[in-house]
Amino acid sequence: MAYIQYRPGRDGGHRGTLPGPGHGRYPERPLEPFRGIPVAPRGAFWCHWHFSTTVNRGAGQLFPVLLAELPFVNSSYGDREVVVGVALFRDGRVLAAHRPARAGAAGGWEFPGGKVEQGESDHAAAVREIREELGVEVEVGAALGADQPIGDRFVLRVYAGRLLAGEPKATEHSELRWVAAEELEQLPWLLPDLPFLPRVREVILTEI
Ligand SMILES: Nc1nc2c([nH]c(=O)n2[C@H]2C[C@H](O)[C@@H](COP(=O)(O)OP(=O)(O)OP(=O)(O)O)O2)c(=O)[nH]1
Repeated sequence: MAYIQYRPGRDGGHRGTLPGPGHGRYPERPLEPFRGIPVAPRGAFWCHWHFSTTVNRGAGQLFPVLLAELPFVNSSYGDREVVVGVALFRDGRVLAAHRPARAGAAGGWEFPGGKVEQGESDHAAAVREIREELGVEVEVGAALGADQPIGDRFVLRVYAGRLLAGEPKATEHSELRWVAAEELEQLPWLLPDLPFLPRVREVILTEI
């Protein structure tokens, strides 16, 4: 049985996702049926196969994973602030950035990005943060999985992206590394990033 989860997107479009095994569970919020396809029962598994009923604006040049311009994001952490990370793909690799340990915060590998400001869209925040942190222009596409909690105030949302202009330089990170699929899971990532790695690996292997 195929289920679809469907609700209005932040930009006025509508987002949906079809379920698949092993990626998460539907949140505890009311869901609406979409074009006759039944709504998933609460607790049903979902996967991150995205589609968008809105017209892609500017994302049409991207590889298939990025075609959903502002995808539905499955989150049961609606009251939390969002940190966006961008998985930048190039030539069969993804860009990982090393966050140095600071007082009270562990260091580790992460996807460059940062906090979404009030009134800002995820995509705008992602583009701004990448410009600030890496000095490059990027195109941002689909989310690569469900939101992951960071402590008790934030969630991490990771989007696929690709470089449009410039070569990334570390201004806030201690190191940048273009990582191949086989190296991906060997790096000591920040814990909230780990659930995104299987999808990142899949994109590297199948969609670039
Ligand atoms: N950017 C980013 N942050 C992550 C990832 N994984 C993860 O746990 N985090 C955590 C680390 C930080 O506690 C928090 C992001 O904060 P940040 O310091 O990058 O945000 P920001 O650039 O807006 O910084 P600030 O102005 O608030 O200091 O999210 C990730 O993949 N990317």
